[in-house]
Amino acid sequence: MKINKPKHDVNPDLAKERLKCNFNIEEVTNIIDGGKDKTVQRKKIEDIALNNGASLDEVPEECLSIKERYENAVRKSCVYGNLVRNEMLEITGIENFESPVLRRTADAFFKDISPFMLHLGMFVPTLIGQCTPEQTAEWLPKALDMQIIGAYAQTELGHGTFIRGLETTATYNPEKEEFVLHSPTITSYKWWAGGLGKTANHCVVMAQLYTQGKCHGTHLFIVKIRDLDTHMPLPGITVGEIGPRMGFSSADNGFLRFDHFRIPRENMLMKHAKVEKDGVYVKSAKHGKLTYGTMVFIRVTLVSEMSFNISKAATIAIRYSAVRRQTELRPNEPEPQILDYPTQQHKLFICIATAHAFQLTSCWLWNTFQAVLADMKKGNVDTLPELHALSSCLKAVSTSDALSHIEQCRFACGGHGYMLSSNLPFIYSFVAATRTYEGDYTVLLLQTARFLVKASEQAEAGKKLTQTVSYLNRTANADRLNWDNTHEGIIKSFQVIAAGKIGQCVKSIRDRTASGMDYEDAWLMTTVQLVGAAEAHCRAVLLNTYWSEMRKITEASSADVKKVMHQLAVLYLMYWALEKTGDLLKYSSVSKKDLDELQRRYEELLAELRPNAVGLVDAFDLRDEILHSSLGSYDGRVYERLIEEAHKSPLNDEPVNQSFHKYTKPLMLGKL
Ligand SMILES: CCC/C=C/C(=O)SCCNC(=O)CCNC(=O)[C@H](O)C(C)(C)COP(=O)([O-])OP(=O)([O-])OC[C@H]1O[C@@H](n2cnc3c(N)ncnc32)[C@H](O)[C@@H]1OP(=O)([O-])[O-]
Ligand SMILES: Cc1cc2nc3c(=O)[nH]c(=O)nc-3n(C[C@H](O)[C@H](O)[C@H](O)COP(=O)(O)OP(=O)(O)OC[C@H]3O[C@@H](n4cnc5c(N)ncnc54)[C@H](O)[C@@H]3O)c2cc1C
Repeated sequence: MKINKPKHDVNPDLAKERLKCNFNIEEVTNIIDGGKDKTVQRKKIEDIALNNGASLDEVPEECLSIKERYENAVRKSCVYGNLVRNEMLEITGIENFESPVLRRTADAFFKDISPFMLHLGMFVPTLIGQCTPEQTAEWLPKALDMQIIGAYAQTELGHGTFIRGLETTATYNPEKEEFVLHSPTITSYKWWAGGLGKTANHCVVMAQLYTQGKCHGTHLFIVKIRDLDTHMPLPGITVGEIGPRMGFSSADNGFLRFDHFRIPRENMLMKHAKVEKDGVYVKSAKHGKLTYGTMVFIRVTLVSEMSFNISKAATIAIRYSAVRRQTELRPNEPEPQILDYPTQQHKLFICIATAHAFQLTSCWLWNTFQAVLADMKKGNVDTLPELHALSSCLKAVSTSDALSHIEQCRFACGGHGYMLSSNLPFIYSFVAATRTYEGDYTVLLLQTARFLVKASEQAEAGKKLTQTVSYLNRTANADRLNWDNTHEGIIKSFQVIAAGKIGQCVKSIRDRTASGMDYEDAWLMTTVQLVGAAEAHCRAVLLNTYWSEMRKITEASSADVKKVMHQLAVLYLMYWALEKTGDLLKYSSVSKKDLDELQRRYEELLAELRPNAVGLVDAFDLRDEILHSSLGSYDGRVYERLIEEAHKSPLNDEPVNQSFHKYTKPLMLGKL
């Protein structure tokens, strides 16, 4: 397999690690990509994107001023967008404009984020999911060809979570056959939309629809906000950037205010509901929440995105840990590589396993999503609630886990992990936002909890449940599970924990309503438990899916690959069993002896995986251009790169900074 060709000699410790690897790396790469042909396709696309040097920055992004950083990001976005439009989509097929491969190559261009990200990321998917065929024909080709650049403006200053509380109004005027968009209050300013501040000339807007004097709730509209030639905001539009953030520094997240701004009737996205010329409102959707479709789509794709981000952080931290030596174990012996410390392995090997767990789960979730879309095309929306529950909890837990694992990777790199040149702080701040956007962690788990409480009540009534909650049929009335120290036993125990927690929530709500509370208050009082129950359900789904998909996908693999993939999945099961010891003690008959045995086995497994650690991250096959890391490059020239990066700091441009003469010297001389 053609991998990164190092320009320099590889660090000897890292070179030795590669010799220790006892499985076929290329085979694992193929598994991660979803097949050999997919690996070939990915490499071809990466070559197009990365081999012409267009992604390179003369000055590191982080050393630029806010304006320069944005302008540089737009420059690269245009080069990149042009490559996507003219060359890469030819390979993936235009229908795969959201392919993770394209997303992956984009990372070589931006340490932070492209201001165009939301154009293909949310604007285009909204057009695809919410337009009538006529509207699709009008807008989609222009958007895909980048003749128009769009953003997704839903969140307002006052409301992000509670969509029904959005205040922007779209009032229909039948005489002019127009909607009038208006922001009636300060809290109704649109706020946060990526690319909206300076880049986009169009956006999709969510607003409360009024026609014939009645409000019909939130609907989506496509709105041109800037002149296509001058890029000036149109009269009635106030638009700008919201100011510096923890991350997303080059994405010009924006604000937008409408002052009685008029758009044609045809600009309401009318796939699921429409307003006739005379103002009559007609709803065609069989489900009330289909306008939330883009969010479901993004939540589904975020699980794979989290896998990608953990794999980047793990690659950096593990390569660095193979190069870094610290602390004498015994007098006069060489300092060990920090990767030899079991505590370091405990921090890092779970990251490799989690990247695989999320990758396999994301493929399974994607297939579930496609099946639900196919059902909906036939007019059947029965499978949507389960998809919503599943995508909500998987989005919440995968982003939250990714964040804490990436933080562990940074800890694992000590002081150097704090350097922006390691790239870990960029990865961390990007992933930190994912826990909030597209639905906050707690809020989404509570959505899943709603579904679980209903499912539990149905199981109680003897109804057969759908696949992901079918364990409630088996375990609803189960007392404590007899602990079974097998892999399947661990998965089953997580299902019993989930069933037990859901059952306890139902009981708490019932007890509270029986004592006179109304249902809403009883639900509210139980929300801490409900979040815990939904998380437990999600863990059960993740463990079960990872285990069964791993076994399926490695059926035809070589013995060594099968073994190492199996070890990673077992590590994942054991890690979570040990993390959730309290729950296991509460809901199963597990004994102290069983848990001690599990701990011992976990520690042995870390040692068994140790020789393959570098091989396993090499199998993620992340090119240096994508990793952007002084600590994680393929050649392991960590110290040389740290020094090279330090020299790029603008503070090193001259030997003495002018502030010395202006301030410090007068202070020293008592002349200030
Ligand atoms: C790069 C960065 C990009 C970032 C972009 C962004 O962040 S963009 C901004 C991203 N912003 C966000 O992500 C905002 C997050 N907030 C939300 O998504 C919603 O406000 C909400 C879901 C929290 C509540 O919504 P609500 O008050 O309208 O609903 P409710 O709680 O009253 O439940 C009523 C029923 O509806 C059901 N149902 C709900 N959603 C869906 C769905 N999608 N599908 C199917 N069903 C759904 C629910 O299960 C329940 O069913 P039941 O039990 O009656 O059978
Ligand atoms: C980097 C970034 C990019 C974004 N991009 C976009 C974009 O392109 N387009 C767009 O429209 N939006 C975007 N957003 C907005 C994002 O979707 C919202 O910030 C997100 O949905 C959370 O909503 P909120 O900010 O109103 O948080 P809030 O809902 O105010 O949350 C604050 C706290 O209250 C808690 N809380 C809220 N409601 C409940 C409840 N019912 N029960 C229990 N606890 C609750 C939450 O758990 C949280 O701890 C972006 C946000 C970020 C950070």
